[in-house]
Amino acid sequence: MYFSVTLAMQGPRPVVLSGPSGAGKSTLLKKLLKEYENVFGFSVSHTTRQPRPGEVNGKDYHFVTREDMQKEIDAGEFIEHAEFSGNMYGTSKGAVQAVQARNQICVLDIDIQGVKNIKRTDLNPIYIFVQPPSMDILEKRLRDRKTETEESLLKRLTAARVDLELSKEPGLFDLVIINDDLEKAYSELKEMLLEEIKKTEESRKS
Ligand SMILES: Nc1nc2c(ncn2[C@@H]2O[C@H](COP(=O)(O)OP(=O)(O)O)[C@@H](O)[C@H]2O)c(=O)[nH]1
Ligand SMILES: Nc1ncnc2c1ncn2[C@@H]1O[C@H](COP(=O)(O)OP(=O)(O)O)[C@@H](O)[C@H]1O
Repeated sequence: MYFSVTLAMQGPRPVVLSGPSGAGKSTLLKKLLKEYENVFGFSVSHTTRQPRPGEVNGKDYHFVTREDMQKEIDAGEFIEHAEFSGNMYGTSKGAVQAVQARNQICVLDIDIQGVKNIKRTDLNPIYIFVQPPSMDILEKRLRDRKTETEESLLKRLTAARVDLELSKEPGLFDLVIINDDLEKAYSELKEMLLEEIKKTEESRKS
């Protein structure tokens, strides 16, 4: 069950970034959060997957057991949750509230199932799909990232093919960014968000 989330409609419009694993969502997000430190805030998801070297609990994800996460889901504490590549991922109400309490633009990095479920809430975000230039390049980037086992890499590539098809649904996304040249992709992202950035910066001054 997905309930209408009354925590929305306050402050700036959130932003959802979706796209296949390896498309470059985290890379683009990190650039955005670095350039506009106080303007954007990351919605820290929960996941049952193992942390990668360098990932920080509470910053990149809340790393939890399936049992604990299921308990919180049953208690109604999640806006959405999904199974991806053998692990559970989800956005808690607290994750979004924490960002909105700081009056920042909340950015969510979620898969397509998450996008579909968020559409059933009143969060009203801007939906952006990050697309790799080709499946071959996606595979190369994922392999070069060296975070996956062969098994999880293949699962991600299979999911990517499905996501690329699903992303074609008219009206599902407000913008599709092809992440070929990183600087160009980043410019397109910024351009889409410029109005919200300006509004947030203006409201800071007053
Ligand atoms: N539905 C949903 N998907 C999420 C959430 N957090 C992360 N994801 C998605 O889960 C997928 C796997 O994420 P991750 O394991 O970090 O791998 P990566 O995307 O390859 O870095 C990606 O498509 C993320 O967008 C969440 O809270 N909800
Ligand atoms: N435009 C790009 N050109 C080349 N490599 C890229 C580009 N964007 C991202 N990468 C690299 O591709 C890999 C996957 O990017 P990442 O941001 O982790 O994807 P996601 O968060 O969507 O899974 C990373 O190693 C990243 O450094």
